[in-house]
Amino acid sequence: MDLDGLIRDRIRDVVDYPKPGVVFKDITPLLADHVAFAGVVDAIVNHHGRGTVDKIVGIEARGFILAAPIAYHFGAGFVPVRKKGKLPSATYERSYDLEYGTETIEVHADAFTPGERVLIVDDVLATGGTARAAADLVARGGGDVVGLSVLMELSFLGGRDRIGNLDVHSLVTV
Ligand SMILES: O=P(O)(O)OC[C@H]1O[C@H](OP(=O)(O)OP(=O)(O)O)[C@H](O)[C@@H]1O
Ligand SMILES: Nc1ncnc2[nH]cnc12
Repeated sequence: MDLDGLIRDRIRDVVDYPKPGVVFKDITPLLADHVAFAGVVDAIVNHHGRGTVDKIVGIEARGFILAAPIAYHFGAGFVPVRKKGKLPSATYERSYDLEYGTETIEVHADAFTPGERVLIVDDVLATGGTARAAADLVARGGGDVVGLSVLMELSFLGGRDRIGNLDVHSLVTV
């Protein structure tokens, strides 16, 4: 099976979670398969190439799982974007809507030095609210957002249309 087939096979649809009408893309079977997990990390690193990025931003919580090994293999630093109230030092924050609610995320105000090249990593691009907010936070902190890499894009939710000129790379589109 190629990587595209492996990813599709290992992501489980959970109907009506976390609320009626949502089909939740559960990545835990993929993470539990070391071949699929490593294949995803390698594919994102190889798409961009080592040396092209200074910092990887991971978005809590599922984004962390992918972003940390990607940062390690890139030779880049890791910066967490967290749900409100979890980061200990001074932060910038943004609020946004997503498929099943509203949320506020934060980043440490001193997380980036001006002009640092930053790749944002998450598991799913759905409505694009999270990605847009994360990109705004990086820009607010002085970083230069080079793109967004996701495992899966839910194209029917129109996320790409909401995230402006952000360069999006998705391994699988449904
Ligand atoms: O494109 P959007 O509509 O903004 O949705 C995508 C976001 O939704 C999920 O996160 P969630 O807030 O559910 O957090 P979790 O990773 O903690 O489960 C997912 O991990 C993305 O971050
Ligand atoms: N349908 C979905 N499945 C998993 N994560 C999501 N984030 C937003 N919508 C989602």
